[in-house]
Amino acid sequence: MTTIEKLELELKDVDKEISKVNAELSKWKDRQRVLHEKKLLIKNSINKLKTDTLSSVDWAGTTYEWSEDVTRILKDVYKIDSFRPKQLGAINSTLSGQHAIVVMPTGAGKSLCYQLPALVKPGLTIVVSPLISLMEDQIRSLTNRNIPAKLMSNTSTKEETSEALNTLKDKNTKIKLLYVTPERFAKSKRFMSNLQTCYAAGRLQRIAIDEVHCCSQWGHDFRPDYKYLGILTQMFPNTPLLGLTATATASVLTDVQKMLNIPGCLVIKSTFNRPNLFYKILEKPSSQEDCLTILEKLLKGRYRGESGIIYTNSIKDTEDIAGGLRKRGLKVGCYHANLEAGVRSQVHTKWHDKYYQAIVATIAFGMGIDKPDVRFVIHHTISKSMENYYQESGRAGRDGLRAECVTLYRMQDIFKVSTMVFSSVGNLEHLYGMVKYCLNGSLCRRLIIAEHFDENWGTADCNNMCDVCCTSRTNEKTINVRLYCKTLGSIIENAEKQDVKLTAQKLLDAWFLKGPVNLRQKGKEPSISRVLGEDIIAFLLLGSYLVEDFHYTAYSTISYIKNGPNMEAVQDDSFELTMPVRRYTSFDLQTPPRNDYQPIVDLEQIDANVDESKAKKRKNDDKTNSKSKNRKTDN
Ligand SMILES: Nc1ncnc2c1ncn2[C@@H]1O[C@H](COP(=O)(O)OP(=O)(O)OP(=O)(O)O)[C@@H](O)[C@H]1O
Repeated sequence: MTTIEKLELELKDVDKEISKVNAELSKWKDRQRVLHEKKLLIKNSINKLKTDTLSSVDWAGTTYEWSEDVTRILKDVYKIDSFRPKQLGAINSTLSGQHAIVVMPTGAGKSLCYQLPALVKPGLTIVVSPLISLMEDQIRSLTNRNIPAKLMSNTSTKEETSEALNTLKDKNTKIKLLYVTPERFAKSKRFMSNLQTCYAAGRLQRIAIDEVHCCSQWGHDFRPDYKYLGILTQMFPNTPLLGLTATATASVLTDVQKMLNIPGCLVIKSTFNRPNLFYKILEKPSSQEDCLTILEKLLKGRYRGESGIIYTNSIKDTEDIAGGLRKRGLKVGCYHANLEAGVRSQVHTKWHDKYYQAIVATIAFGMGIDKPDVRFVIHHTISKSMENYYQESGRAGRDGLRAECVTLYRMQDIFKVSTMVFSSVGNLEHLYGMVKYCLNGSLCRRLIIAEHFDENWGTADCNNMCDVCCTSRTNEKTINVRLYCKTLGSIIENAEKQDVKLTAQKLLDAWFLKGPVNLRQKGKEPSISRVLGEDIIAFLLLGSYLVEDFHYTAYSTISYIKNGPNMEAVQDDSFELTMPVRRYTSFDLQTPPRNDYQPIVDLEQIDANVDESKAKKRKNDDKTNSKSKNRKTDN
């Protein structure tokens, strides 16, 4: 054997050994991945247990060293007699130095949870807020109450910024709250240096982070600047953080805790049920003129003289609808992101002052709307997720009186929204959650909203305040759609063979023997209405029997329909695919709703009672408070 042959043999042996080692390595890598996943799960469980333990403490006591001051400030400064559910717990926990996240629906009174504590102890509260308009609203309302506060934004003048920065260093400042945008923490060295001075002097009382869900990529409103806030706990370990949000999904909360480095912190969450809101789905006509007629009837009839919002999903739609309604003699404003800030502010004010009955808006009209008497929120186009829908519709009825949330739904709008949102992971799933809510005709609408927030509300919490609960259930019906699904599958296959892609509308046409003959199904026209046909297609999309397939053109994105992974299942004759049929409940467009809203279940009272029963267990029970709550219960 030559030396070369020997070496080649040796090389083969080495190669063999390398592949053995590689196989071992890949086994260990797999094992490592499994262990990392396990570690993460254990960590999450520990954090959840920590949060649960902290949350099971009764924070709503009235015997803290600051309790008298808290009550006095509430009455004297805010002229308010009692706290809303969870407010006192949030205030006590942050005054105790706990990191906490407060989750309350819009309008529940989150601002008080950090504004009031700021007045209890000496020092400064920093409030991080994402929008200048929000900060300005807050400063206005604080100034009206003679509470010294300042804001620092990129529109502040040099002098204003300098003054605000000095408050951080000035031990004698009267300022109690300083509002800043999140990018300050990353982009202004002077701000950070002054903040460190403030902390070193023991004056950095608390950092409140409003709209804290903006930290999370899972949230509906992720803002990259919020990621800078992750350093706060390292830099200011003795300063409690207080995050506030109206977004309650478990994944977002866990993500926020992680981002802020406060895993396992206290989470104070009040119920998300809004008992005074009536939820309704209305059939949306295909023509814009017919839509305008519905809106006109609603505004001139059912909501005559009342204030509201009409949400739609494109700037063009806001302009067309506002224009169309004006032609029909209605006073409405138009609001979207392309308008200049001054114009937007004018529109907002005119609506606030009731010159405009309604604002036709994109979701740009969102944060910072503090109008208590919004009697209706109409969705002309569905929202892109249940989360968004809850936020948008939640702008109605902040005064606690009956208000209505009406959504105009038709299948075509799914694709109007999906083509706008599909490119981000998870968005389509979120949109389908919204479609499920619209298609539903047999479950209480609150049940679907509650599912989304990991809450448990029963029909008693609805109190007939949705279109499903308030109609008799005798005509409930389900149908087996297996054969329809099979037919749709074969229409798609046939089109594919001819190299043709079908939109949902074309698929529907081919099913109902309309459109090009070569694309039509071979059997008889289905003996159901076209609207039910649309519902079936949407239902099959939700169940992955059909899937959307997105294609770009030079001007737009088109959603085509393909057979989905579950289409295979319907080939089996014994397979049942049942779909509840949506019922079309009556809804008078022209007569105001009966103003007899009487909550059977007073949720504020339930929260108060829970707090009360916990309070009874406390050693130093505040008897006076307890008596007054009992009196309320007796009523
Ligand atoms: N305990 C209370 N009693 C009566 N009114 C209150 C109470 N707490 C807060 N409010 C009022 O409720 C309204 C809404 O409060 P706030 O703006 O803090 O809500 P929010 O939870 O921050 O809502 P959003 O999520 O929309 O910002 C305000 O007008 C506020 O003065």
